[in-house]
Amino acid sequence: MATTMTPAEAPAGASDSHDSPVAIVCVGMAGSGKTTFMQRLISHLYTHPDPTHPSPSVTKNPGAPPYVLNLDPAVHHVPFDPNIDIRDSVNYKEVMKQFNLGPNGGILTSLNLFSTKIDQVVGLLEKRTRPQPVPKAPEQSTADFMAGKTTPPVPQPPQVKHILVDTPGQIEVFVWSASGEILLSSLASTFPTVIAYVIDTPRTTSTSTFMSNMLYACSILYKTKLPMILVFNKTDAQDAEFAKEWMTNFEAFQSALREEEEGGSFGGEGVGGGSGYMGSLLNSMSLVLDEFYKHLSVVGVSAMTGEGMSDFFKGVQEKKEEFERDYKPELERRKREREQAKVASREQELGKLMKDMKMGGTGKGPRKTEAETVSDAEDMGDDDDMAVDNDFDSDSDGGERADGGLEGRYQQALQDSQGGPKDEDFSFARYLHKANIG
Ligand SMILES: Nc1nc2c(ncn2[C@@H]2O[C@H](COP(=O)(O)OP(=O)(O)OP(=O)(O)O)[C@@H](O)[C@H]2O)c(=O)[nH]1
Repeated sequence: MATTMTPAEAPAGASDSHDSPVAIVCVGMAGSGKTTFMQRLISHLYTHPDPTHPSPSVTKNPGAPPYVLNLDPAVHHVPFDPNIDIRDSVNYKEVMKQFNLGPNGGILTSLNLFSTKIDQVVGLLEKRTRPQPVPKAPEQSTADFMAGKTTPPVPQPPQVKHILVDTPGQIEVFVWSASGEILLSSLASTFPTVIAYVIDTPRTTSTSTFMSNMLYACSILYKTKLPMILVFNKTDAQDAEFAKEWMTNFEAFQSALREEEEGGSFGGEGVGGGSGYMGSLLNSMSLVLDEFYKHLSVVGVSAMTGEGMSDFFKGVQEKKEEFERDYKPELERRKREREQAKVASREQELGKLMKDMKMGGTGKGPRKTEAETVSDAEDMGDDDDMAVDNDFDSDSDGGERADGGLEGRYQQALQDSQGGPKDEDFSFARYLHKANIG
C-alpha cells in the first residue's frame, strides 16, 4: 500500500493555506511515466472534490479542474489538453533547423525562447487562481420580468487550485538550464511549488539503479531548492515497498547490497569491475543520503490504474505547508539579495557611464548644473537645450556634434560598457521576429 514517509505535521496557520493554489512540476527520466502520471492527476482532480480522499465524488459536485502546462517542446502527442503548450509558441523542429542544433540543443533553445514569455504565463496563472467573482445575473428584460422568468447567471470558470507542469524527459536540459531556473523561480515566487520526481519503479529494483536515481533526485532537490515528493510509479508492475524500506532502514539496504554482491551483480574481479569497490561506494552513499531522505515525501502510485493518487495529494499538501513555512522565507531573502545586488550593479554601471561621458567632453568651462544620473541629464536636455550643450558639448553654438551629441555619446558609452550587440543577438532577434514570438 502506498504511504507517505514524512509525518504530516500540520503547522500553525496551515488551515488557510489548504485552499490556496499549488504548482506541481513533474520531473523524471525519459519513460518514467511523467505524461501518463499527468493524465492521471488531471482525471483525479476532475473526479475528486477532495483529491486527498480516495473515493471519487459521490455527489454531482465535480472536482476543481487544474491548469495544465506542457513544457516539453519535443513531445509528439500529449494525451490531455494543456491550457498552455510550449509547442503553440515555439516550433522545436524549426528551432533545430534555424540554429543548426541537435535534439537537446533544440529543446534547450525552445525553453529559452519560451522563458521570455514567463511574465505573461504567470499573469495568466494569477488570473485563473484568484477567487472568481460571484457571477451577476444578466439584465432582465421587462417582458421576462412581467412573465416571472428568471435569467440564470453566466457561469464563471472555477478557481484553479492546482497548476500541473509536464517537463521534458531530458531532465538536465530543464533543471540545469538558465531557462529552467527562470521558469521554476518565477512559478515559485508566485505560488507554493512542489517538485514531483517520477521514478520508474520496475527499473529501480537493483541497489545500483536505485542509488543512481536517489543521487539524481538529490541533485535536483539541491539545484531547485524546492520541496520534493518521490513518486515511485508503475506500482501495478512492481510494488514500491522495497524502496521505502531501503530509505528508512539502512540494514535492509545493506542486506540487499550483500545479496547482489554475492550474486555477482557488480561484475567480476579486476579494475572497474570489482564488487568490493561498487559495494563499498553504494554502502557509503546510502549513509550519506540518509539525511536527504528525511526531507522527502515518498509515495507509490500507478499512473495506469490510479492507485496511490490520494496519497500523492496528501504528500502535496504536506509539501505545500513546508514550502510556506521553510522555503518561502528563504526564497524571499534570496530575492531581496538579488534585487539589492542588481541596484548596486546598476548604480556602479551608471557611475562608470557618467564618468566616461564626462571624460569624453573637452571639459571647457565650468558646469552650469550637475546632472547626477543619465535621466537627469536627459531631463535637463528636454527643459533647456543650451544647458546640456554647455555641459557636455564643446560647441558653444549649441549645434550637433560630429559624434551625435549627448545622445550619440550616451549610446556609444552604453555599447562600450556592454560590449555592443553581437551577431548572435541579431540572429536571435531575427528568429523571434520571424517566428512571431518576440
Ligand atoms: N505498467 C505501467 N506502465 C506505465 C505506467 N505509467 C506509464 N507507463 C508506461 O510507461 C511508458 C512511458 O510513459 P510516458 O508517460 O510516455 O513517460 P514519460 O516520462 O512522459 O516519457 P518522455 O515523454 O519520454 O519523457 C508508456 O509505455 C506508458 O504506458 C504505470 O503506472 N504502469
